[in-house]
Amino acid sequence: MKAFITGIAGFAGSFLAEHLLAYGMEVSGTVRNTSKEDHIRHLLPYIRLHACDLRDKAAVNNAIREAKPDYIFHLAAQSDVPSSWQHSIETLYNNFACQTHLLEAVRTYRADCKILIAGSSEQYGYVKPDELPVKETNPFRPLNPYAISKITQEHIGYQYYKSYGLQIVTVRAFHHTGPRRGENFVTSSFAKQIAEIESGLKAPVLYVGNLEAKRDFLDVRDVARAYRLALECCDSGEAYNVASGRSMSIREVLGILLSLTDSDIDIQVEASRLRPADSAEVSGDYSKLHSKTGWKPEIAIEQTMADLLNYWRAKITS
Ligand SMILES: Nc1nc2c(ncn2[C@@H]2O[C@H](COP(=O)(O)OP(=O)(O)O[C@H]3O[C@H](CO)[C@@H](O)[C@H](O)[C@@H]3O)[C@@H](O)[C@H]2O)c(=O)[nH]1
Repeated sequence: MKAFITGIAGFAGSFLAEHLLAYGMEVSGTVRNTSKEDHIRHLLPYIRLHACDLRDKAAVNNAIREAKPDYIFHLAAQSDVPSSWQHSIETLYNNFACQTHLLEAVRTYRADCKILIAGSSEQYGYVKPDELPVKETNPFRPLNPYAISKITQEHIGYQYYKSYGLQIVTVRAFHHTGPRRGENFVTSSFAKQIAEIESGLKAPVLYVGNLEAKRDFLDVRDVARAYRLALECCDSGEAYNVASGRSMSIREVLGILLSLTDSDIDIQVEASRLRPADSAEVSGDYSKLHSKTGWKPEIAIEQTMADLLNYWRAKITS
């Protein structure tokens, strides 16, 4: 089987590439900038890269023609919520154009391949307490431009499924983290600050935003497995939550990270880390995915946080 990952050098893309290789697939994918391949440097002998900005229609056509994939995992996107407020039009344009170019290329050159679209729990946005854990049937009440772009991506997928019969599955992934996570996201921001404090690079003050928000945390390696199973076993035209079913506050996750260090650290709220709107609590019901694939999360949050902190410790001292 030939798998093709858009955004293969990204956080989730790199773990998905490892997972698919271990599963015996031939793996290729797109990178925008070939000099920024840190996350997949160790995989370079085993994968094929296509230098391709998905906003460039001709480049996407070439990549799909060359790769001839059986499976496509569409992960590349502008995925940062705070930037989506600052750059709302770019976020919508980027996530819309990249996916449309990809689906047009598939329709023209590879109509029988299966495509997974990476959606997000942010699509649910504001969730009422009696709706938790949310099912796929819950209404979308988006709270930021990124969420709107992900809803749009899901709708484009549905439209191509109905209009042209493309085999498209959408996953709505809940908050996932682990080693290689970008430092703009909450757990990585905290873990990096702790590693910097431990090594004396930073005063012992850890800056935070809204600690009361509750999120459904997953390990990226569990998510990679879910993506592969979803594409192999799930129904086209349908969307599936990838979630743990439980929520935990950001304060609790910070507590886990702090329990892993001997440093004495002060916590300070930094106004720039607060958002115009933030879902108070989100957790997802993953029974629809489980019934099709048998998937359930396996890696405990304590393990994920230990691996993430060790990742930053190694990166800072290297
Ligand atoms: N980034 C950040 N977030 C903080 C901080 N302190 C508290 N938070 C809170 O931590 C939560 C998670 O923020 P992020 O890690 O930035 O991620 P996100 O906005 O939930 O989005 C991520 O998860 C989505 C799926 O749930 C993804 O779709 C999205 O692309 C991204 O990976 C939010 O409620 C945010 O307000 C901080 O210092 N930094």
